[in-house]
Amino acid sequence: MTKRLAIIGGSGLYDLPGLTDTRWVSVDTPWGAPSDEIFLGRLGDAELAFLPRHGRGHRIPPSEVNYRANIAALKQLGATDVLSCSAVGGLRADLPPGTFVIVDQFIDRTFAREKSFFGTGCVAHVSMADPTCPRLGDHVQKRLAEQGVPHVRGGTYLTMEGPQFSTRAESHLYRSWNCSVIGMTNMPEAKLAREAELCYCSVSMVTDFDCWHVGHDAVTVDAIVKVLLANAENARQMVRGLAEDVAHDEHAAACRCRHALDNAIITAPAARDPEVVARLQPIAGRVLG
Ligand SMILES: CSC[C@H]1O[C@H](OP(=O)(O)O)[C@H](O)[C@@H]1O
Ligand SMILES: Nc1ncnc2[nH]cnc12
Repeated sequence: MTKRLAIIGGSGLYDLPGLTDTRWVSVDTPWGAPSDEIFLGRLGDAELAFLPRHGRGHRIPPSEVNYRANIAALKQLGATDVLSCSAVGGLRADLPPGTFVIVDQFIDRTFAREKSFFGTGCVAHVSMADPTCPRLGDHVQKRLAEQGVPHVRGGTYLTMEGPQFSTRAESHLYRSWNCSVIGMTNMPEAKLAREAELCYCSVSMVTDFDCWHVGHDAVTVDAIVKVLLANAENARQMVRGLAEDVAHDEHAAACRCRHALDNAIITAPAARDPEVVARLQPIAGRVLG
């Protein structure tokens, strides 16, 4: 199977220069339009797809990103692996701005977003016990180490609804829950990637200390953007190596992420709504037939 690495670029990461055979393609999905056109290209023999999560120019706030359309569009374009890049606030003293966290857990505090491709007419429950792909995480970790980017393997990403940053009481609460970083976008993105049987890895790039930290008592976009630019350059460089790794990874086909739907659909075949089943083809065609 051809392997295609998809990159979801967060705040500050709106393009991916240095590819060949490039084009922006418009993709429609049964869940509507993704955040923007998708940038396709190659690096050596590796195929890449890049989608700016908030659209070029950062037009779309976190609550209005069409996460279902974004994941469906990447899947429809043949993506097998998704690297999600995000700006986050650090909730621990040992995660200062500039640190990259390869997160492996999430707490979902969002409440105003569509969170599943499935629903009435075809119900599914996938496991989210291990929401990220350890194989993809290994590749990312290796590349960050080679680049000398300060990074941490493992951590919990608290997803808040936003768009306002957290209150100080909330920030302390999330610290008491042992969360590592805070952001507004990785949920439901990670849940939907799992439903779509995509390998998903989130690289969370710390831009600030959120408001719990003495001496950094107010988060501002201005301060975040300054750190974002350096983080984004490190991310771009990491992606270039990662694309090669993904293209040549012989263990990918055996990854558990790619079988997330094996025992997930509970609606009896005779009770399934044919229209819903037809709409689900790009996501669940492998198991729905
Ligand atoms: C620019 S600061 C707040 C903004 O940045 C993060 O977005 P992303 O995860 O797409 O990098 C955060 O979640 C907020 O949406
Ligand atoms: N402190 C913070 N809270 C939520 N999202 C963020 N993105 C970057 N910094 C953040």
